[in-house]
Amino acid sequence: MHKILDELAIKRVIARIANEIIERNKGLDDVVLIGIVTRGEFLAHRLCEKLEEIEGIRVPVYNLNPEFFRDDRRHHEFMLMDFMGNIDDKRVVLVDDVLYTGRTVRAAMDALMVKDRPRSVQLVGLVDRGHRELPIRGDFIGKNVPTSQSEKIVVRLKEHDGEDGVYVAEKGE
Ligand SMILES: O=P(O)(O)OC[C@H]1O[C@H](OP(=O)(O)OP(=O)(O)O)[C@H](O)[C@@H]1O
Ligand SMILES: O=c1cc[nH]c(=O)[nH]1
Repeated sequence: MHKILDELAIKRVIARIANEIIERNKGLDDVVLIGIVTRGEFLAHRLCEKLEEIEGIRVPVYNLNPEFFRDDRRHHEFMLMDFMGNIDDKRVVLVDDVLYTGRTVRAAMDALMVKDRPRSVQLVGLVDRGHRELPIRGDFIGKNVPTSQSEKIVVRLKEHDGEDGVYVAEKGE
């Protein structure tokens, strides 16, 4: 397993992406962050803190578990949409740690559309490892990491794993 992003690198990525979100949306009007569980949730909260530090505005952050909407995991008969607010006409920024086949993001978008009608949906990925099976691309990417199918990306975040680090490992590791 080798490290490709350390704590400082992750911090810089969050700062850069926060700035990119502000630039793309010309501020933070109607911006809502939605973190895909598990680690996307923590990244969304970190982005929220950074956005507030830069703009002095605290945007809403919600969590989404799109398991139920995954076409390949229909046996998971549950859905956890921890939505406190309405996202009708909002600029939704979806946040995930790893972008891979795109199936999780597709499921997340389905979940959003079932609930409300956002004005736009933008996508943040801490790592894009390629191998997309659907026409989905990230708008804000921390690091593009070409991988082979025999590898996996391991993301560790302090809030969940006790340390900050992103690693490339062999699937069996
Ligand atoms: O593009 P995809 O092929 O859908 O893969 C990417 C997703 O896979 C991982 O989640 P996982 O299902 O392992 O859940 P976890 O984040 O709770 O560990 C990762 O956190 C992304 O959400
Ligand atoms: O390599 C991968 C693929 C999906 N999700 C991960 O966390 N790592």
